Amino acid sequence: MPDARTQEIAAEQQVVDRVYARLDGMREQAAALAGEGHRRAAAGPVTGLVERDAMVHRAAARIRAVDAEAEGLVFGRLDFDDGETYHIGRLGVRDDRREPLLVDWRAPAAAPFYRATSGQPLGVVRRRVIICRGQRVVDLDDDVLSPDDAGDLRVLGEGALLAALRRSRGPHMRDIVTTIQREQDEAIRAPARGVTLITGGPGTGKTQVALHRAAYLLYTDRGRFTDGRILVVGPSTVFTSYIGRVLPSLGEESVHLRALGELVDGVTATRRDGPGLARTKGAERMCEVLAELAWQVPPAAPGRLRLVYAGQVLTLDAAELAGVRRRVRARCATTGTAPNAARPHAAAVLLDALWSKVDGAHLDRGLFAEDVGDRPEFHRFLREWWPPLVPADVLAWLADPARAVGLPAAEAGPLAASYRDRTDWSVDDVPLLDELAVILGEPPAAPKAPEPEWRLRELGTGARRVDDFVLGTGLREGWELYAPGHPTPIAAAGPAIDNDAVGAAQRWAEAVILREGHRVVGWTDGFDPHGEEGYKAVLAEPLPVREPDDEAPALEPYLHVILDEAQDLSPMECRMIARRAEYASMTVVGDLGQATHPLAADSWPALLARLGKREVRTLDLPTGYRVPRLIADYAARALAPGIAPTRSYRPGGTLAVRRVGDLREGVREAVRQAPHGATVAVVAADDLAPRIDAPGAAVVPASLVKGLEYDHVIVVEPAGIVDAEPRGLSRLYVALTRAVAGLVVLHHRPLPAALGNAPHPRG
Ligand SMILES: Nc1ncnc2c1ncn2[C@@H]1O[C@H](COP(=O)(O)OP(=O)(O)OP(=O)(O)O)[C@@H](O)[C@H]1O
Repeated sequence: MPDARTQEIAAEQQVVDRVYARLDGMREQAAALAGEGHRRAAAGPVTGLVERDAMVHRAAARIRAVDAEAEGLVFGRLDFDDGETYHIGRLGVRDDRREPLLVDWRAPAAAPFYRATSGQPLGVVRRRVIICRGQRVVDLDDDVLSPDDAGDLRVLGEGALLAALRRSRGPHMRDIVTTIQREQDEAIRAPARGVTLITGGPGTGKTQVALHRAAYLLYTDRGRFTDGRILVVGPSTVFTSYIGRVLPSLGEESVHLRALGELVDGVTATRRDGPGLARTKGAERMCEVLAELAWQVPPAAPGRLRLVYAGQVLTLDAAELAGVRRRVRARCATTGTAPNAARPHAAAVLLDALWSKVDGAHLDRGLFAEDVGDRPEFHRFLREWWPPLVPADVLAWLADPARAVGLPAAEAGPLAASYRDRTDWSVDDVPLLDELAVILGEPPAAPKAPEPEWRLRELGTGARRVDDFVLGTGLREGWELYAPGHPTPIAAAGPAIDNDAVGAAQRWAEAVILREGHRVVGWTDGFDPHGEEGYKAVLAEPLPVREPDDEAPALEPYLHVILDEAQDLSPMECRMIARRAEYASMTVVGDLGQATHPLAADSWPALLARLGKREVRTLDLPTGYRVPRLIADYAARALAPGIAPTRSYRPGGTLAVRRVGDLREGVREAVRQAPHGATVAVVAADDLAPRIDAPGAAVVPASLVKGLEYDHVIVVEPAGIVDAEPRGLSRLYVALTRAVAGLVVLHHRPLPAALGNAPHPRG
């Protein structure tokens, strides 16, 4: 006779089996219907059809691929006091009678899973976490919520949370959809509009919240946010590749995830400059330096212009050409013309200057301009003297310190040295390249090659036109998959239906249709906002497939920008992001205690002002889930004054502080002693890291460790990390808060005073 627990697991297994069977059925049905739809569409008039469950089918296919070996689609169950029960998963699924089989975790109906407590049960009597390996239920974890409980729950789903925290760490961050905590859920589900600021110490789940929030926003307003209209920015490419699997595992792939060093197309910068250069390159003053630079004489420009006209030799020497250049710039300043659009002005002012050299009242100014202005040698000169400028070339001119106009010599020298013998850009250069792109303006486009005749013929036949599709099904069911139990925007508006409700409904319908690979082209044919179904037939066409030789489409602006590790952004980095967030609402995520950039803002309002935004709502995450208490308490010794240490939930952990004679030997020994199978990182000051050889461990320079985590962390020579930069102690704090299980501090020099002040464990 199986025990009660085994029976419960078996019952949940049946539910899980039903979900997967339904998905398989839907997939087959969708494939068949899609084939039929194409046949019908190809055969004649507007009679194609679109399978309404295709969106679920596609999401499920992706999720199954990602999660084949990990936790499955179904992970929760809520039992309510009125006897109702439902299951919660990574996406919504209905059975063939359209009854909900699985509620999407982002649906309003799923919120009690992350919110209900004994104090505020929200009608829930039991919350169950279902722990699966692939399609197999392996364990259950129940919270029974009783209003009679004197105390409230400290965390939600404690058993499942502890199991998640104990689980071994892979090379990539995993989602936390099964164990999101209440305050994290509030931050994830905060409204999209305005600016949401999410703060919290190391390991409080800020990055996780940021990523789950992106998935949530897509769910709530897919019509607006789909197709890369959400941008998530992280500090480094190591970081973005570490977190890169989380959104796909939540079924979302359309979010743009970029490191700061990747925000400018064509550049992937991974290296950071030292603090002195970072201060120079990050300061807003660079805007003026670059604005001056953009109008300077290109290094390869000819030094003089010589022409013969009417038997006279006309010459403009370097000083005269410089005067011409100044006049062109002044003329452009009045019209707001960028250097790359200024060549016609340059030609006109050059002709003026040449004319002033002509000797002879009998000659005609107009004829002179026509003749000289048309000459190939004049055009050649102009092309070399006023060439199209690209940001990368112009920034490299700063290798000559004399070109950094307005910068003190003490800064211009090191700046110039950083561009000499340069083989790659640093992350700190990227905002400068971006700023220059704005200052220089687009280079004039090369004239487009004429369409070859064969292609014109082909286009003329209409062979490439796609037939219109009519969407044959109502969308109300689609809405319910996303927001089960909640009325459609039209139903919610009732008789008071207005343009807002119609707009919301249309956006929703567009989102559903888009998921099906179609784009709405008109609402006139059967769109009936008052109708029983909300919508009837909607005219839609398949999304165009881009031809390889099509021009790249114009970039759409981002509508929501999520900034992780925002505390560290320099003024120039903020300008780069503000340009991308001009039309966007924002989620700003960070921890002032981890601010290490020499120009980091000293408060959140100051940072938001740099971004040109004002804070709307702040949510603080108080509990740490990464760093065990023992390590967190030790790390807090390096925390900047005035910042409260994080309360850590994670139990266990080991800490050892060792003085060693030979650091490199000490590191090898510490790596050998690390637990078998653990991920191990050795963190050292940037100048020391390249000299450390640690087989079996990742050696990470302190400047790149932000946002990352490892089971076992060996911090080498803390005094070296502290001495390397003005905010070295905060850098050390970041390094000390990366460990999930064990921290070893190795030092040869005396420890920094902050660490040494109190007794600490030796090992
Ligand atoms: N609710 C949760 N359930 C399970 N694990 C969690 C939860 N919240 C956070 N974690 C885990 O805690 C660790 C830290 O999370 P995360 O990296 O998001 O924190 P952070 O606040 O961004 O840290 P830092 O500021 O140091 O970069 C991760 O391993 C994450 O998976």
